[in-house]
Amino acid sequence: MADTGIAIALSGVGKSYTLEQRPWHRLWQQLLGRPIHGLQHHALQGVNLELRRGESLGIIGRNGAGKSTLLQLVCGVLDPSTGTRKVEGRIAALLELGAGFNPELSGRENVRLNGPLLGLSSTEMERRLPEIIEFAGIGEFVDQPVRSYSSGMFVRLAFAMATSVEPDILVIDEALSVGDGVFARRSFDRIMALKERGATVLFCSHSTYHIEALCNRVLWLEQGRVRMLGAAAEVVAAYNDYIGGETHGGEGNPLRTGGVTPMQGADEVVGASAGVHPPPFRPGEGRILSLQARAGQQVGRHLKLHSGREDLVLDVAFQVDPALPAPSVLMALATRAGTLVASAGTHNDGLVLERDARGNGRVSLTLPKLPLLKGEYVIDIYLACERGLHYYATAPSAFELQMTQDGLEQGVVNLGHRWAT
Ligand SMILES: Nc1ncnc2c1ncn2[C@@H]1O[C@H](COP(=O)(O)OP(=O)(O)OP(=O)(O)O)[C@@H](O)[C@H]1O
Repeated sequence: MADTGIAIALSGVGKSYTLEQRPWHRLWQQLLGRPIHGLQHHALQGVNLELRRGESLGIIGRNGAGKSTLLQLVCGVLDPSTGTRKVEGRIAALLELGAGFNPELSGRENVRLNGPLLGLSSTEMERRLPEIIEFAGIGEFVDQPVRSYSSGMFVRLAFAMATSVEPDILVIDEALSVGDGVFARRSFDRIMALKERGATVLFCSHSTYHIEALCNRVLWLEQGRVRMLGAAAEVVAAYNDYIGGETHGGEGNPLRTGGVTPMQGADEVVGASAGVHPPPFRPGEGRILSLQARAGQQVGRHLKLHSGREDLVLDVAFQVDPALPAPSVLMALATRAGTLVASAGTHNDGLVLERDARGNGRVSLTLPKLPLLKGEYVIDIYLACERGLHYYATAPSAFELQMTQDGLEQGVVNLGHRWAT
């Protein structure tokens, strides 16, 4: 094929499944007085897409919209029912890591067996094996049956293998890192390095924050069809509007919920109460040590404030592995119902957080004369990497605010304003 610079081309691609007969189908058939054939479920319909080499495409949509189906079609795990698919180059698929492993075989044997699936000859696979084993960091276990692996070891080996191929195309379903502690950070770094080296990226996530940070274009799927395809900021804004209008507290909230996967950090505040000794600290980790909010005479995590009157100060103490680059701290403020009102991040504001030799640091965020209107609000705090993408620790609803006001203004914020006649 002539070099067109196109990495992925989908034309009229669809995927449908024949549904099983259900009891209500029999009832339906009785009512109709004839059998019903070929009940089809269209997971994906009429998708047209061209992705150039080095482009990053984000895929968003509600549960069941067809995102995973699209990724699987690109990776060749599924074949389209209609349309054509052209994919140029080697793919690293970070989908169901290790799904094809045979539990009775050793890690080494499993990796060898996967060579052809990764497009590697046996000699090439043999050459890469030491690096894969080294990256996975599973030591002697590599010669044990994988059924004896912890889930962490399993995912580490599968990730090391999937990303060992210097892929032209990287397909990521939700998680930007896998495993925990030091491996989570290493896997995140590897994903970023592959992207920076020019891999074409297909990234599906419920976190529109991550999608917007990483992708230049975004595809929005709705009930298996393309609802919108365009510049990331534009599609994300339209999607958030749409989601915000019909649900609360879920996918539409860029930093909240969607951005946090169970793999991305502990969600409790370590040592937040007096007398609690933090557990031992492992390399590659970061944690939130304490959280405190202040406003006027009040100190704590639950404050009652009057709109526009007090400055709200949030204090965050953290600890990160001193070997890591300076972390970032992010906050997301939402209504109790889950609608995001505002967010801020030290990385975004160009602030480099200082840490002492043990990796301890603190930061305070001041929200002057907090102009929120009456109602209840929650603030989430995140301790993240220097790019604000990989979360070391999360503190959902770290702070709760109850706002009161004098006037009759409606909404969530009292916008500074001036009338003139
Ligand atoms: N093997 C299958 N047989 C029948 N229907 C399927 C099959 N796999 C997926 N589907 C259906 O196809 C639709 C799209 O599924 P898909 O997993 O691609 O959605 P998604 O956008 O990735 O959802 P989520 O965000 O929940 O992961 C869903 O309605 C799902 O139930």
